[in-house]
Amino acid sequence: KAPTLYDELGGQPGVAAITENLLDAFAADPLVAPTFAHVDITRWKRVFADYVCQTADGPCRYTGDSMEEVHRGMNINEAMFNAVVEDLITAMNRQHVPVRVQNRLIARLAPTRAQMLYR
Ligand code: HEM
Repeated sequence: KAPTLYDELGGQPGVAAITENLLDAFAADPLVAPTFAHVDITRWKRVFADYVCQTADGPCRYTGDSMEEVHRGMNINEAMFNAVVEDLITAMNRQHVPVRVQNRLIARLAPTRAQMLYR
């Protein structure tokens, strides 16, 4: 059967590694790090990996709230949103995800942008 986007991201270990790399990139990113200062990181890793897995047609179920609910009160602007996308690209490059596969994941995540900005 044809591989899913989740398979192409490396399945469970691939997405876990991307998630770890993403947190490292956030920590080094002045536009993003302050927003994560008081977040429960262990929980975030699990929930974010589930979200990516489900979005990429993997076997997981994301049981969290809508992107609008989750990001309410953060007052995310365009620069912060773009920084997170750049950090995700950095994280996937470190995991040697092919650019074609990177673009497919970003195309699925980016449409939530309007739900996140200025909430
Ligand atoms: C493509 C863009 C993004 C996606 C797909 C995304 C996805 C997610 C997901 C799935 C969660 C976990 C939900 C939960 O904890 O129940 C989350 C939490 C969070 N996101 Fe985002 N996010 C994006 C952009 C951003 C941006 C731009 C910021 C701010 C710079 C941000 C800051 C946060 C923070 C601080 C949390 C933790 C909330 C908490 O646990 O209280 N996110 N995000």
